[in-house]
Formats: sequence, structure tokens, C-alpha cells
Amino acid sequence: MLRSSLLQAVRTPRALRAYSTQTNLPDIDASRLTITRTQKPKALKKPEDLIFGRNFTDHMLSIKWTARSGWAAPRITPYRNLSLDPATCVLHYGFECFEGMKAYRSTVNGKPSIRMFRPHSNMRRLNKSSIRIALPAFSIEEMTKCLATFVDLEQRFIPDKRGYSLYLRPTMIGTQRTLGVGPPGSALLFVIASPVGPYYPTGFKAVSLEAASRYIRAWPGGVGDMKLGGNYAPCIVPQLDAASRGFHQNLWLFGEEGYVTEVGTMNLFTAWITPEGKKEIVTAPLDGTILEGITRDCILALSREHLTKEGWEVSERKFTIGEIAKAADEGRLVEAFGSGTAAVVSPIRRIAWDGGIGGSPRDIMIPLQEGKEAGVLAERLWKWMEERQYGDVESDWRLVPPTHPSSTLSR
Ligand SMILES: Cc1ncc(COP(=O)(O)O)c(C=O)c1O
Repeated sequence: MLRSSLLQAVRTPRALRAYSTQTNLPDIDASRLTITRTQKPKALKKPEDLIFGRNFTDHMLSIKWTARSGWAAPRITPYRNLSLDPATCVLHYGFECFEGMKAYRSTVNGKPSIRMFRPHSNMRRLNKSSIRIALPAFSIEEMTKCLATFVDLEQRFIPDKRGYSLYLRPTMIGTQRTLGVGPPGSALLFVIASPVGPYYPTGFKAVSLEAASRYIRAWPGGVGDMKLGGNYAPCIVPQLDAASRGFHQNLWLFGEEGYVTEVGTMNLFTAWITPEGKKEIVTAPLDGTILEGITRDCILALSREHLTKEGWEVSERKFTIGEIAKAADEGRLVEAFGSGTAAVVSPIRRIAWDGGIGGSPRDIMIPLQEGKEAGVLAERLWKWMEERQYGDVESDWRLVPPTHPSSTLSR
């Protein structure tokens, strides 16, 4: 691996693309994938007993990399413990990045179908994260093919019920055995899978957020736009702090201006009437301080497709918590909701804001019709998403044809 090109790669997206293809060593190659099936298939849990991230499938997908030999042949093996030397660099310096994505089972034109949702986007984001922490890049296309074969093999774990899916957790770690601080000479990319149920089994539940200025999740020039494990552990204490006062999540602000960035593990959308009288759906821009959510991208696309016809403007721009408070005071606030793979759309009921520097604490109430837990926009966007995830509406967001000779995945 060329270290100097790695340094360049982290600076610009173009260099980043170049870096991913800039090695003569073997890349991930799905045609070399081997499968060793488990001899002890697990009993399936009742769908209603599934707990997010607690139950895993029979197998895992693993691909080793070394700086000397590049990517080895991908392997699907029975799910098992990893064995790591206590000096392994991931355990000391946090060389870890991951993804969260889903595969859905549905019946399309009378035929059962299992499809992943936007896997290329997740693999692109994983590449971006790995390069930033000196871990190797890989072929998005080939890795997606390996994922397809893995999902195919584990499809019996996806309950045949609306709302259920297979959550996939691709993860890359630095595996070099060294306490020296430097680029890892070896890495492991592995994928595990967990069947999951609907996030809101009994319908939406609007959440309350705490917008506190004393914790900062991300900053310009930082790594808030990467899915690094190191971004998540420091958010647990602020979350516990907010929970101790009865809030579900933190709303992350940035700067003295109180720019709104994102919510817990979701991007944030606000719908309001601007002071000039325009209907606007707004979310923070991709300026490096928020994760480039794949659901965010879908919500933007769906809003542009459907809601602009109804007079909504769809904007990615900076806006402040003060502007949300003012819109609420002036009766211009329409809705607010989070977006992410887990909940897809998560309506917001209330934001408690400490008022920023020199300000007084206050509550911002998001309008919700009496007896309703979601606004009309959130409900419609969630429905449009679900229709595409389960294939009621065809879209190129659902993938992927099988590639492995043993694959049975339906097209
Ligand atoms: C910090 C953060 N922001 C936003 C998101 C939403 O991203 P996505 O829509 O890709 O799930 C996530 C979830 O992965 C997240 O962890």
C-alpha cells in the first residue's frame, strides 16, 4: 500500500477515489469466495422475541488484508469468536469502522424476493471511513457481491412479515500486533447479521430531544462524517445524561450560533414556513460535521420527487436551533423528524434547549395533531421508504443479483 497516496487520499474525495484503485495488490474478488456451512444451524427465534443486535445468524463473512499481499479470498464460515493478540492495534488505538444496513424479504409479482437496500452506498461510506483511519480500501462492486451471497445464505433468518429485516453489520478492524502508533499492516473486514423486527411495533412514538451546548459530537476538520467506532463511545455519557432528565436522544449543536447538526444516530429534518412565507424542508449540509446518512439521501430524493409538487422547497443548508425556536413561537414550525436505517423516520415531539451562551433554557414543542405521534410529512415519507424497501414500488435502491455459483437469491 502506498502510504503517501493514503495521506493525499484523505484530503480530497477525488484523491480518495484514486486511492481505492491505486494498488497492484489483489482487491476483493467475489469469484474467490468460499463457503463453509455450519454443522449446527441455530433454531429460529419467534419474530416477536427478536431484540435488535442480540441474535445473530449462522455464518459470518470475513476477508483478510495485509499490506504485503492485499486482500485474501473472501470466506463465509460458521459464526465464531475472533481471536486477537492483546497487542492488536484495534484494541489500543481504535482502528475500527463499520456500517449498518438492511436486507428485506418480500413477495414481488407473486415471487419471494430478498433484496439489500442501497448496499453500494454503504460500501462507499465504509471505504471513506476506512481510508480516513489508514485501513485499506476495497472494490465496492466485489464487496457488494460477497454481501449478496452472504444474505442469500442467511435468508431463512428473515421473518416473512412486514417490518422485519436482516440488519447487516460490515466492520473493518486493524489487526496488526503492535503497540506502535502507525498505519496497520493488516486488517480484517467481517460481516455479521442480525434479524430485526419493526422499530415501532405498535406505531410511531414521537421522541423528545435535549439540545445541550456543553457536549460537541463533531467539528470542522474532524471525523464526524465517518462511521468510526471512536465516534460512538463518547456519545453514551451525554445520552445517559439526557436520559436521566427523561429525553430519548441528544440533538447535537455546533458553534456559538447553535447550528443544528444531527440527532443521536440519525440525521435531522425540519419542515417549516420561512419568515418569507415559503414552505421548506431543511436538513444540515454535508460539511463534515454530520454522517452522510443513506436514509437522509433517500428522504431528500423522495421529498424532491413528491413534495416539491406541493410547493415545498427542499434544502440542505445550515440552520440554527434559535431559528427552530422562533418558528415555533411564530406558529411557523410544521414538523421535525430524524432519519436513519434503524427507525427510518422518527418523529420528534419536543426539544429542550439550554438557550445557548447567555440564553435561558426553554422547550420547543413540535406541532403534532392531538392523539397523533407523527406529522403528515413524516408518515408519508416513511410509507414511501417502506414501499421501496419491500419492493411494492420498484426502485434501483433495491439490489442485488446473485453472483456466487451456490447462490439461490431470487432476482
Ligand atoms: C451519527 C449518525 N448519523 C446519522 C445516521 C443515519 O445514517 P443512515 O441513514 O445511513 O442509517 C446514523 C446511522 O447510521 C448515525 O450513526
